[in-house]
Amino acid sequence: MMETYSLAVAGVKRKLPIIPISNDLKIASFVILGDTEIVVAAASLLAEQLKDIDYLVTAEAKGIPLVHELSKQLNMPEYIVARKSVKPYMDEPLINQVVSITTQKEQLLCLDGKDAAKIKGKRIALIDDVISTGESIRILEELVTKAGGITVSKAAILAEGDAAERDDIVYLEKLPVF
Ligand SMILES: O=P(O)(O)OC[C@H]1O[C@H](OP(=O)(O)OP(=O)(O)O)[C@H](O)[C@@H]1O
Ligand SMILES: Nc1ncnc2[nH]cnc12
Repeated sequence: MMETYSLAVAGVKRKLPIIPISNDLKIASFVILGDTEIVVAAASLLAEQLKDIDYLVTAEAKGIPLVHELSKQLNMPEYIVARKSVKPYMDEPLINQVVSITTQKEQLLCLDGKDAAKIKGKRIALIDDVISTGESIRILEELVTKAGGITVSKAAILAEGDAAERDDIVYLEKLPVF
């Protein structure tokens, strides 16, 4: 039978499958895509901790439902998504490389120049579903800084492994690695 980890977050319980990501490391797979209940519940707790923010910024893909729900709950009319590839409809994108804990190959994070212009001089909250090695949020912050935005908060539903020791992030629950 598949090994699972019992997660309780924002009053919601899930059994996360434990999956190997390398020879000596397993993670409890936390996929919020399609999970409206957990996204809405987590967003309402995180929203309380996000004050005086001009723009919410996330990275494709699993951060998107969370940032969408947060923007609704915070009455913010828009949010910004850094994509994992350059799209033909982007103007002068800012591009960085990123290696997250689940990355099997090199990934990019790309911020459309139109979005970069919006966040210049603005107070930014970086949002993700999980912070693990911290690389995704670090690269996202670099993009925001290149665009002239000021990162004032970094928030996630879960802090995985060593990320739970960080004091520069807001999160709701810890997630162990195995
Ligand atoms: O702190 P890190 O080690 O960088 O890990 C956290 C990142 O990893 C996951 O994304 P993933 O790379 O799996 O991409 P996805 O959202 O496109 O599935 C997650 O959504 C975070 O963005
Ligand atoms: N536990 C996890 N599940 C899914 N994606 C992740 N990215 C980083 N940690 C993760």
